[in-house]
Amino acid sequence: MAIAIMTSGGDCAGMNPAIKQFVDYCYTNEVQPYLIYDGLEGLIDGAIKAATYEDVAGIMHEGGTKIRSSRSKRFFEYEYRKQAFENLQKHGIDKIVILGGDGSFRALNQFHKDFGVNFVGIPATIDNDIYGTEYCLGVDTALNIIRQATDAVRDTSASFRRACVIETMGRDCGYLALVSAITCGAEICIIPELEYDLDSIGKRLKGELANGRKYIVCLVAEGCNKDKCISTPNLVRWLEEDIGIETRATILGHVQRGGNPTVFDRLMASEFVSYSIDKLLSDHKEGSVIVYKKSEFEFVSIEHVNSQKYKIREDLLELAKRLVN
Ligand SMILES: Nc1ncnc2c1ncn2[C@@H]1O[C@H](COP(=O)(O)OP(=O)(O)O)[C@@H](O)[C@H]1O
Ligand SMILES: O=P(O)(O)OC[C@H]1O[C@](O)(COP(=O)(O)O)[C@@H](O)[C@@H]1O
Repeated sequence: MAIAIMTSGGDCAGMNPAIKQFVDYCYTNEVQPYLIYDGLEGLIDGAIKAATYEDVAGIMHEGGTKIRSSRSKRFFEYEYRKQAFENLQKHGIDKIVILGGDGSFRALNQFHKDFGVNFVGIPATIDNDIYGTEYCLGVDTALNIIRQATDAVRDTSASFRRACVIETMGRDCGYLALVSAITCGAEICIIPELEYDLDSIGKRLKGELANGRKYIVCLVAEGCNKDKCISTPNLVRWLEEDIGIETRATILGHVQRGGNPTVFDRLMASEFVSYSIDKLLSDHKEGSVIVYKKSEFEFVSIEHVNSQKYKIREDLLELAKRLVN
């Protein structure tokens, strides 16, 4: 029996521990593990290799993905998916573990419909925006990187009596900015999911500045730069012109995607992968996604994951309401 692993879409910390656990767990179960390099592009081009322990030695603590990732236009075309299937056949691989987001799961669902290749999808994206799971691999590491950066920016902002606007990634989802705002003690949190009232925020901040406040920390989600809410440059302008405080912006960007995986992400990687392999070794016939809900793992269909848009938990949003008024 042969199972392959691949990483697809945006990389995240936790992918390397997952790849290591995949190889170790396959060998423990007397299954031949394969590595597909370069995501769906590599699958099309036949970048597939039988994995050895040496391939994954010493990668537990490394961010990113050793087998690399890609976004592929070609995979939308049947002709290239057929080529990809033939590459798998050459190695006798009929099962795949894919780490990625809902786009990657849709891709393998189509592949399963075309050629019957069994797969389990592991939610892996710093955005934490996949419907059906409360947690995606890589989120804890990204949040810790944001926390470290925000703590540092706060130090320098306080030294200059400045405001800082820190922009996080997340595409259209405000999860990273929201949790960071709550856990870093921000004064403002601007995300697409929360209505805000600049007049009321302004009154609150002016009062606090008059009472001796020395800095203002604002967390903004990148999804706000698409007309949904105030963008980073406009928030900087508002703070300087309306609130009267010198302001600097920090756009964290891809720094959030790298770095050593946290203990939590390493553990989640091990669990996600082991249960996925168990599932593929059982009489699993359809493609499915492993999700984490209420501290438990379960398997759901791709249709379920694609049926709705991810929504941030109401109670978390509630915690940040005082940061939008
Ligand atoms: N319906 C589909 N059919 C075939 N391939 C798809 C489909 N949807 C997505 N893909 C492939 O999945 C890749 C990854 O999806 P993307 O949305 O970029 O990342 P993520 O997996 O992080 O959501 C895309 O680049 C594309 O090659
Ligand atoms: O690395 P790129 O192609 O610039 O993409 C940036 C995007 O990827 C992400 O970092 C992760 O997104 P996915 O995991 O869905 O691919 C987003 O937060 C961000 O908007």
